[in-house]
This record gives sequence, C-alpha cells and structure tokens, in this order.
Amino acid sequence: MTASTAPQDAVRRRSAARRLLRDPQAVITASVLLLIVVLGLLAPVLTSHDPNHASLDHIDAGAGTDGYPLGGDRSGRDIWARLLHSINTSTVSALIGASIALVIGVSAGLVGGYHDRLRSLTEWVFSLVMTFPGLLLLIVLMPLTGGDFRTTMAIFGVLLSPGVYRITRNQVLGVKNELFVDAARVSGLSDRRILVRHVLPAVRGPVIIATAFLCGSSIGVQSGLAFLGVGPATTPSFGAMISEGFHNLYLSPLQFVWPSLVLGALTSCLVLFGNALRDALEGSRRRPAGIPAPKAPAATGAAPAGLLAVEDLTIAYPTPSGELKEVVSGVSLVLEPGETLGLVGESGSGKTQTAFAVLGVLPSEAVVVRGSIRLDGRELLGLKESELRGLRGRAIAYVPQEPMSNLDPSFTVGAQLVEGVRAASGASRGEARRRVLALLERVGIPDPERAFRSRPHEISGGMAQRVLIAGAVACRPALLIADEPTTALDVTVQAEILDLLRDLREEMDMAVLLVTHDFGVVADVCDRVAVMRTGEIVETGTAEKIFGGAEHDYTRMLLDSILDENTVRGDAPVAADEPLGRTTTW
Ligand SMILES: Nc1ncnc2c1ncn2[C@@H]1O[C@H](COP(=O)(O)OP(=O)(O)OP(=O)(O)O)[C@@H](O)[C@H]1O
Repeated sequence: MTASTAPQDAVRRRSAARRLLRDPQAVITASVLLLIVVLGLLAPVLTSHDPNHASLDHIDAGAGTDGYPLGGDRSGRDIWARLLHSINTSTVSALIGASIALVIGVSAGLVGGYHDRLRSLTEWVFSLVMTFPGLLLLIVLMPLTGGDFRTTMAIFGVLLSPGVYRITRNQVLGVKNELFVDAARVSGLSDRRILVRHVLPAVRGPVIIATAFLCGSSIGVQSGLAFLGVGPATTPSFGAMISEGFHNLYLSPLQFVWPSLVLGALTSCLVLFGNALRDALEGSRRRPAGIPAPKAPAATGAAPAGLLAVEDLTIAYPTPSGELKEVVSGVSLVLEPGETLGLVGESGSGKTQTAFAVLGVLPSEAVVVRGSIRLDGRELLGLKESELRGLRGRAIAYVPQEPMSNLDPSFTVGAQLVEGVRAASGASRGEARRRVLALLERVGIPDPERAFRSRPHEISGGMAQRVLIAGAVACRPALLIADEPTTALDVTVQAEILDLLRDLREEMDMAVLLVTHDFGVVADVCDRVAVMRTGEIVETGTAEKIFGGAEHDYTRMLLDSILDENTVRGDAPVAADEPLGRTTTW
C-alpha cells in the first residue's frame, strides 16, 4: 500500500508546487519574503556600520547622507544598518518561535490524538498552558531570560504550541480510524512507524499552513516587546526602531516609516503566503486557468420544450494534477409538467450531480463545462445565487434522501417548516403556521398539532420524510426533485411515501425528477425513465418501454440484477404465487 501511495503523494506534491508557482499571490509574497531575508543575511556586506554604533555627527541625519543611505536616528545610528540587522532578529525570532511550537505541538498532537489513554494528559497540559497570559508572562520572565530575545522566543514557542497541538490532534483523530491505518496496524507496523509514515502525512498540510502564521506571530510579539522597551536596547529590532521613530515622528517621519514598512511587508507577506499555501495544498477552489465558462450546447434548432430542459450538461471536477475529470457528460433530459421522470443508475453514475446542477447547489469546485438547464424557458446556468435562491422552494423544491439529518435537532418541526414557508412566500407567522398545519395533515401526519410541536428525534423516519415533503410542496413548486426519497425508510413506509408523492404530483400538477437506483420505485411512480451510467444517459423511454423491452445492455443488466436479487417492491407485499416481476409490467 505504501509503495502504491508513494507515487500518488509525489504527484500530489508536484501539483501543489505547480499550483503554488502559478498563483500570483504566492509568487509575489514568496519573492518579497525571500528578498527581505536575503537582505538581512547580506547585512555584513551591505553595510559597514554596527547597528548600535552612535555617531554624534549623524543624529537625525537625512536619507542619502554619506554612508547613511536611509539617514541616522536620533542617537546617530545608521537606520539602514539597523533595518538589516532587525530583519535578522525577526527571522531568528520566527524560526525559534515557530519551530518550538511545531516540535511540541505536533509531537504531543500525534501522541494525544493517536493514543486515547494519553489524550486526557495532553489535553490537561495544553489547557493549562493556554491559561497563561502570554505577553504578560514573557515580560515577567524577563529577569530570568536576561532579556535575550532568543530565550523569550523559545518561551513564546511553548505558549504557541497548544494551537499546533489542537490542529494536529484533530487531524489525527480524523484519520486514525481510516482503513489504511487499520491495515498498517494489522500488518504489524509499530505505533511510531504508523504515526510517522501514515498519520503524519495527513497532518502535514494544515501544519505547514499554520507555520506561516506562527512565524508572523513570533515576529509580531518580538517587535511588540521591543516597542514596549522590554529587553536590551542593543538588540536591533523593528519594534525598537518604530518606538524611536515614533518619538521623532514630527521631526523626521521617515525614521518611523522605514521599520513599519519592512515589518508590515514581512508579516503581511507571511500571512498572505500562508493563505496561498493553504489553497495550493488543499486544492484550488478557483476555476483552473484556461477552463471556459459553461458553453451553450450546439444549436439544434428550436429549444427543447418542457418544463425542465437539460441539454448537453457536462460537469467536471479538477483532479490533483490540475486536469478536469468529467462526472456528468452531455446529459440531456426533458421533463413535462405533471410528469415523473426517474433518473436511474448505479452509485456514482452522476444522478445526484445532475440533480444538484438543476438545483444550483453543486460544490464550489465543480465546473459546469458546457450545457444548458432551462426551467420554463429560463436558463438557470449562470444565474446569481440570489436569483437561484428566489427559485428554490418556490419553483423548484427538493426532497432529500436522509430525512432525519435534514431536520435541525435544535428546533421543533413546526418552527422549521414555518421558517421555510415564510422565507419562500413572505407569509405572516400566523398564516405560515396555518399553512404548515394544513400541509402536515395533507401529507398524512395523524396529529399535526403534536408533530408541529415535536423535535425531529420525537418523530419516526417516515414521519420526518412526510414533514420534508410537506415543506417542499408548501409553495406548490412546478418541479420537485426527490433524491432517493425512500432509501432510508423501511419497505411499508416507502410505499406510503411514494403514494404520497404520486398524489401530490397529481393534485399540484408538479413535475417530479426522481433520483433513484431502485427500479421498484421507478415502476411505482415514474412515467418515463432515464438510465445513467458513468455520467452519461444510455437509454431513455417510457417506463413501459424500459420495463417491457429495454434496448441497452446496461439497462437490461440493471433490471436483471434487481430481479435476481428479489428487490423489486410493490405497493403491497408480493403474494407468494404472484410472479416476481409483477411491478415491472404495465
Ligand atoms: N466534490 C466532488 N469532487 C470530485 N468528485 C465528485 C464530487 N462529488 C461527486 N463526485 C463524483 O461524481 C460522480 C457522480 O457522483 P453522484 O453523487 O452524482 O453519483 P450518484 O449516481 O448520485 O451516486 P449515489 O447514488 O451513490 O449518490 C462520482 O464518481 C463522484 O465520485
């Protein structure tokens, strides 16, 4: 396993580096940081003055004075030399603070996250460290540290370590039960080896990102302490320079500007570089360069009729190498008012992605490469989020797969439905409540008042799905998208929910796009069927045609496997002497 993941890791690393190099924010900030650090390293070459050497002739000397390119400060010291040496103080502070925080935080986070027994100890220790008032402690400890900024930064590193510990511990808790860690455990690897080889790579990204912020914090605190005059005056520091420049602000404002400028550039570039690094390591959320906005489908004459017309819809996701992988390819569908279309296919065939595209809720990293989605003639692709929000709940409604996890446990059922009805229709609270109670009764909930007052955990799964259906149809949408609406329910409840959907569709003349992998459900309620396989529609037709004589091998294979597995359901339990395929005949 390790051998097989190593090349993938290398590819991932290469692509993250490539993304970083292509990101102007990363390139600019890294260049500025590099320039500043190199200037500091070249201090002995770039200036011959000691940063603490005071020359009475150069007190408040102006910029450009011979040998003093940025002038002298109010003690006659070379500002250029002090600036260069201050860079080194800041770099050393960042290195010490960040590395101490990383060593302590990452090691303890790995151990505490991985070993349940040790976690209470590490939690206790780091909670204790967090209670220390950081800056105050650094000042109080000055007599002990002798004011040496390196020792101060080492203590500051300890104070920063709880943040790193928490990041690491959370990451470890997230991966320690993954199958690949279990596999490493059962293959006999020691805990230390598992941690280093399998767990550490998972925490690497967030920790690298945090490092930029740790460096920025260390530089900020060192400068802050020097600004307050804590520590020896002989240590060149931006804080001390800013403090002195502050006193001379009216006489010679540039003495204040130079250190502020370099300190500002240093810390802001660190933070911005940290952000760019995060984007590169976690995968860019932006549209990759060169990827076009959705192209309209090739003109085929008249636009397809129907309430919902999806044409040539193609959805892709960026891969770690930066290329796009299509998960939905050239899907075309038409749905008439009052019609139920079953979108059928195996897991991963792209049904949900198609439905999400219609709802306008694809994840931000999804790229709609081309296509068109028209609702009642109006193009939905390219609409603003606010415009889509205006359609959702009113023109298009959605019934999800997991009713329980789609209800907020903190609120009563009634409160959630009233909120939805008010948001979609602008009705008053009283009016919305009346409508919700009527809807609850309509969807077959026996005691609507009681259900209204109940919290989600007090109702059954079937009832929760009825509640969600009530919420979805509250504003009489033209199109209802139901994504596996019965999968999480037991068989008898499934039948009732499908009956309810069928009745509501007829009553409200709604079109229903039913996403399912279950041909039994299709047989129950669908007028037409579209069969999806690996992102493409391989066959469409009326339910009679599909069940009576499917043309595509894949459709036949799906039907055969379902019949083989005896999973077709009917409205009533199938009688012993009834042929299994009863629900498949029309
Ligand atoms: N955020 C994402 N990033 C990358 N790929 C994704 C993402 N979301 C979905 N996919 C991929 O898109 C493909 C289609 O997924 P989709 O959820 O539409 O399948 P489905 O047919 O609805 O299956 P299921 O019934 O299991 O939900 C899958 O291969 C999935 O891995």
